[in-house]
Amino acid sequence: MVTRKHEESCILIVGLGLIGGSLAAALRASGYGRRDSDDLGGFGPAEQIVACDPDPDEIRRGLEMGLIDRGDTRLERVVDGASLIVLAVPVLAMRSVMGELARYLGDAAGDVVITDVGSTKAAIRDCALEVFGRMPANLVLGHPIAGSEKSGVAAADPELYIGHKVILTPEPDTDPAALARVQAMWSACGAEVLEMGVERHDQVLARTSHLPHLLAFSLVDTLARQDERLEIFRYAAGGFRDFTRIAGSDPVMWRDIFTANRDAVLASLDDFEAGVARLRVAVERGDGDAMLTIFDRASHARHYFESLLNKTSYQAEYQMQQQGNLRYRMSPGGAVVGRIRVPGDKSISHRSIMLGALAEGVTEIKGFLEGEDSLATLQAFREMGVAIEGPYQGRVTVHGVGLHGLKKPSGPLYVGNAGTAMRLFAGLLAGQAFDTELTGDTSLTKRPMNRVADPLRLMGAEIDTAEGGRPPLQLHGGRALKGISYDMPMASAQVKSCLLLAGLYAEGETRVSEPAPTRDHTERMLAGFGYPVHRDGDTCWLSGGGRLTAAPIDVPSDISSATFFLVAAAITPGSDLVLEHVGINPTRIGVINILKLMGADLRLENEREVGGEPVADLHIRHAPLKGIDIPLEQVPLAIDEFPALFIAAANARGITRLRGAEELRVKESDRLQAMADGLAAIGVEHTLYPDGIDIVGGGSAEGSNYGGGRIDSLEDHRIAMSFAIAALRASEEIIIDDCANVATSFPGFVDLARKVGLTLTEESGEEGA
Ligand SMILES: O=C(O)C1=C[C@@H](OP(=O)(O)O)[C@@H](O)[C@H](O)C1
Ligand SMILES: C=C(OP(=O)(O)O)C(=O)O
Repeated sequence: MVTRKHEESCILIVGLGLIGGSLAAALRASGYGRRDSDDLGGFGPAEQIVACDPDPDEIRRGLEMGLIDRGDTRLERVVDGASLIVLAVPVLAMRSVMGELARYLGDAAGDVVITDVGSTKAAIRDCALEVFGRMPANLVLGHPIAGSEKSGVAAADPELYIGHKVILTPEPDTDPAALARVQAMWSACGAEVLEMGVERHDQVLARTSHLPHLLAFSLVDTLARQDERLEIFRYAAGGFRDFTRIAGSDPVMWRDIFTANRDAVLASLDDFEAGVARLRVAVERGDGDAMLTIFDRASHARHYFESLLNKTSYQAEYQMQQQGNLRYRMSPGGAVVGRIRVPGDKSISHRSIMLGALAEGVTEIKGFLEGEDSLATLQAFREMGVAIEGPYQGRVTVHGVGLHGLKKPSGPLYVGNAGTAMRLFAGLLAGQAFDTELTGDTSLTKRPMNRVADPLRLMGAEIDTAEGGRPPLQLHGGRALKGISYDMPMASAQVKSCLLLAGLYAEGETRVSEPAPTRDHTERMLAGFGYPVHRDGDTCWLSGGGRLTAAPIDVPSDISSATFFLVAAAITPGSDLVLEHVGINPTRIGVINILKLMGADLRLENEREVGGEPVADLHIRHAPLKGIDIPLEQVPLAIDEFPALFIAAANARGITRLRGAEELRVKESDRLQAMADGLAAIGVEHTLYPDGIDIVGGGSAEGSNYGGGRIDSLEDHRIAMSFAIAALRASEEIIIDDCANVATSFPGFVDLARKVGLTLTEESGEEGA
């Protein structure tokens, strides 16, 4: 049940149809005015829900259903004593109802709060202006985005608003107390309450609700006319049913909506007709490529939309829907033998789409990581009007629009779990002509963004963050950026890349100095796209105003993903594994250096360069590991690899000490804490420090080095995969909760793990230890 937070003494609902009736039902369900509600604080009859409807049958039904305490067909008989009046009448009836209200309320009008539920707002505001001569401060226009093709109070549903959005469109003169009371009423019904301007509301609704209804009505009508006996509907299956369900909606209500929101509907219909015309040409000409581009974009957009609706990350949505808490159950022991190729590098994949989109010409990408993080980046560019084909088995074609060719997205850009996407986008979007909003999932919403917002502001960008510099980020477009010289307080490739991307749009030079070397994929790829980037010691810089020219990109396998298998082989007796085509960019090979210092038998074979990035096959066999003090300069070069390296340390002889790694605390989880908790769960001795950890290795070359246990991955992909490989040397099962986010960076992890010899089952649901 939803908690009540409002204190209305009497809520009058004018218009007891589906929407008004469901509001009454939802209020009742929250305990409002229920006669049996002593246990809910004894509200009882002192609170009332009253209704007015021209149809006496609806009033009778409302009373019978226990939704209302009183009702009448005449407003004048029920208006007295109402503290909040909800106008739930058809849009075109609004003027006369408001007129009656103005007459009956008289001087009392000021104490009463009035709101409505109409699907269009400008027309209703016009009615109010006409009737009251101004927008009364106590009138708060609103629109619950919920409904059903059913109508009438009989269809009232107490859950209709739960989890749905209610948009309120307050005016500058709206009384904040009235606004708060309307908000409180909807919150009590379980709705998520948002605010928006009237015009924006009408445009958005024209596209997302009115146009689809118009199309559904029109399609069904067209088919029905062609087939007078409606014979055709006997053969209509799922597609028809899904597309046309809403054509069963209330005709009068929809006539009113199209009349009231005429201009916005016509504008959205124009866009739609242009889109259909394009598709028609493609079909006419048998242009398969054009059809694919359109369908592909639409299919991805639909998929992405689903993830927004479900508030899940881009791909995990399917897994979550089907599986709930995805859990890995790892059997102890196993082997690590074979030859595998892990998916493409995440950092390079993000950048390949970004620079491909901003380039002039067509960029062909091979080896693109089809993980949620990089797919979120890809989708964001589609939302900004960039045509992108694929991915098909790692192949993506980006039709670049040039540095100034992006279009304003129609809503916030959602980048899921991806810190890299949000921070790089912040730089790239700060210099655009349009405003944007960047949002992410729960994990990303906790991560610090002032590290990019502060220097971008120095460049002249205007950025708002949520409290404490957290997402969402609002980027105000149309600001002239100027180059700066920036000494980064932390070694972060994301901050560096963000500033270089902003620098493309800035006047003069943008220089970034780093306290320690960090991954340089942005610099390399910019150079590969013909954009001069300079470096001297710890400083790199570029000048704004140039252009990017499309170039092919071959994404190597991700060394961060390879790391789980490197460590798996390093700790498991008898292992012999080759990881093919792994990126060995010098700014990424901390893990190789550290494992070698620990005594790993690791060789680089077949070293070569592919599209500006060095790659090699990594050949690793088991060898006893020893604890080491991790050299400070290796820390930024292995920053994402530490969770897995901690598992290597847990199997080494002696103590491994890490310091200078406070950045681990601001990743997808606080990785120092998450790993320490997990190590504790399986019985590995360790001491946690603000910027690092000491891990006491088990040290035995054979058998187990620790026990089993249950691990909370905190939905952090790298924590989940690290404890998965830990099972190779555990004495008992390791169960890892919340593993769906492994798909952010390493789709196919489970199959590869099984292929080389780990034993794991995937489970779902809430229980199961
Ligand atoms: O630039 C990049 O692609 C990344 C930089 C690193 O983050 P920081 O810049 O925050 O160190 C790393 O942890 C992240 O996975 C990817
Ligand atoms: C930190 C990571 O990624 P991001 O910052 O892009 O979320 C990671 O993949 O380990």
